[in-house]
Amino acid sequence: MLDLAFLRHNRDLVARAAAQKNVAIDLDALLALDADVRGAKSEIDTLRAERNAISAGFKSAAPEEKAELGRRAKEAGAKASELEAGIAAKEEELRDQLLRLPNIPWDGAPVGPDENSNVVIRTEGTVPEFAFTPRDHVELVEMNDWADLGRIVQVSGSRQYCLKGRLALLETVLMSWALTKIAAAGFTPITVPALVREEAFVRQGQFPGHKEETYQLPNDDLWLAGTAEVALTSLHSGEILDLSNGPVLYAGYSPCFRREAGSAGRDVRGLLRVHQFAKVEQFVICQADEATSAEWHARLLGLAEELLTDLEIPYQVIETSTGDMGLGKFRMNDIESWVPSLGKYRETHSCSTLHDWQARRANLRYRDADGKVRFAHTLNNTALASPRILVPLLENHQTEDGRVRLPKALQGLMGGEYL
Ligand SMILES: Nc1ncnc2c1ncn2[C@@H]1O[C@H](COS(=O)(=O)NC(=O)[C@@H](N)CO)[C@@H](O)[C@H]1O
Repeated sequence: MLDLAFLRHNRDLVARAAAQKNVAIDLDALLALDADVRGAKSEIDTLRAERNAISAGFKSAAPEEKAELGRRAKEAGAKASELEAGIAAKEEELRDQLLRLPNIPWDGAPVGPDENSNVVIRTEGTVPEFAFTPRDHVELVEMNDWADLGRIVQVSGSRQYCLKGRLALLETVLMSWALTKIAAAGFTPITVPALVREEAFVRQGQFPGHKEETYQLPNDDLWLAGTAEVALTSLHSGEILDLSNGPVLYAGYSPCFRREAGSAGRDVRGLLRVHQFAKVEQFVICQADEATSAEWHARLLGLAEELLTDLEIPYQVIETSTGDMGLGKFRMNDIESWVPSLGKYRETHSCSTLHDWQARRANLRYRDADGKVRFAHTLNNTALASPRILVPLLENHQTEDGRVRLPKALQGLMGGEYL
């Protein structure tokens, strides 16, 4: 959420950000609403002051004036209460509109409507040259009986998966390996629920705009989060954090649920895009300083790249466009991993800087060096998400006879050179 004062003084900057992020919002209507509410509030204050002044002087007033004074005090109080009732609905509407305002993207973001405007900024690792036609991950899984992608459809419907045997073990080993690696980098491992209240989605930024992507459990007034970021953004809501020893660093592990309502027909085969998956999430709450956020953005990205390097998966780093980065982002870098069967890179990680856009919604504050209480900055990044990461992992390391050689980093954990 943006600061109203910022909006009042930077209307054109916000209008440009909205245009660059394809956000339809009527800033003039929002500012008019803001003016109405401020006008009513100052009138209420005047009326309150008048009533208080009358009350203060009531005792010493001449007896014949008391009746008139009492009437005026009562009238002022009634008018103030009437005005207050009148603006309650307007304040609600104003807050809803403020929640839909985009963060201002950084100047280096490619300006464009969607992912086609994203720019590759770095390519790492060597795309494998196969002396045979590489199989796709579904073929590899089926020939090794590493999953049941057929039966499970009748149990759970489409976009679901169940891993079996060594691949089922590999998924749990990968999550534990990623959590341990990120913990070793100073992040506190934390497991959080996917069952979360609606307000947490508003604070994280997914609501009010994208409810259609989220499973709801109406009988319990709960929703299913698509990322640990949702719970982690709200965990410290309302607190005055002590960031004097550095940022709050979480390695959040959780099941993730997504309706993929907007993805009909895309990636329907296999493990790339499913309704329920597991993820280790990097989450940072740091002091409200652009350089500090930029430093942590680089560190988060570096950690994700380290994991991909250990997994010996070729990847490229993307500078995400204004139209693709989403409402709350100041900057987003995706990492895309090479998928041989597709002959292209596919997103496996997403690293974001949000400055205080989330912290203002979640009321995440800290006391700065001058003792001033301020909204913090937040960042988040994928450490590892499964089963999507299994797609490049299996396909890049496959052998002609359909086995999969494990990256060295996993051989000890998996007790052998091959899956
Ligand atoms: N439907 C899905 N199926 C499988 N994996 C998914 C799905 N949606 C997202 N992911 C994985 O989760 C990663 C992060 O998702 S994200 O929406 O891009 N970003 C976030 O959730 C942020 N909190 C950073 O992790 C993706 O890069 C991808 O690897």
